[in-house]
Amino acid sequence: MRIALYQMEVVPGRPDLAMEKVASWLRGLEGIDIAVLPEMWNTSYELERLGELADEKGRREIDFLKGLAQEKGIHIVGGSMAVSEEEKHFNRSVIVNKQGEVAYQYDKIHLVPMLDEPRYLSAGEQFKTFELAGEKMGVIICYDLRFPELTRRLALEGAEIIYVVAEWPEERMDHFTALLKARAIENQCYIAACNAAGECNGTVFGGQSMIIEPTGQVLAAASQKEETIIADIDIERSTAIRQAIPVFESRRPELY
Ligand SMILES: NC(=O)CCC(=O)C(=O)O
Repeated sequence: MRIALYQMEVVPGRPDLAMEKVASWLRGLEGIDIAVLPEMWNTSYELERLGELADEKGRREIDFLKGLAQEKGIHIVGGSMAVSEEEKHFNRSVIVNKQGEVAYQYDKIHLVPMLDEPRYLSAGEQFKTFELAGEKMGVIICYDLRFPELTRRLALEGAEIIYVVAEWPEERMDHFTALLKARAIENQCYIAACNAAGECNGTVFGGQSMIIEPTGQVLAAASQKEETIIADIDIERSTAIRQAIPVFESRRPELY
């Protein structure tokens, strides 16, 4: 299974231009099974303007992703997008399969205080695994990465790949890279982390997207600039590693 991550330079406050960029990126992909976008790719952190920028239930972006998924015959982990719903705003991840159907939607559970999200956004209340290409997977959004309970539960539910879609600022990149590796090692699953590049309202995003295998070894890594990274995922790897280091069998959940 070949995965491509688009470490996109954001186009703050211009969903129309962001969609043009994403369309041209997706149309240029060849031989890819799953394409991944970063967090808030449609608006970036123009939170004060979400009333005018975010579409109701994200229909505009979802229809756009559905069309491209079918046109290219590719599954799309649609990063996350600012969407409106019943006069609230959410940071929502949408997964579209290659048949052009929405396979899963997830609203960010942990809103990040450092970027003022709790002031402008409503938090999600639930999460679970989803299936693409017959495999179980999970997705979390940026600040969620600091809460290992999410990835552990997704792994316990059978997720073989966990996507981390992000707009992680450059000043905390050491946290980003350390936490990504920890989540891969402790859960013995693939982590595919797609960060953004560029800048919004003075916050510079740190890039360094990566695809990490269940041992913690980095299969592909990006610089800080706009870039695409690609890696082949072999789901059997996690089974072999879970047999060699049987963390899940050694757990003592009754004690913690
Ligand atoms: N977009 C985010 O959630 C940023 C998270 C962040 O800056 C951090 O956890 O540090």
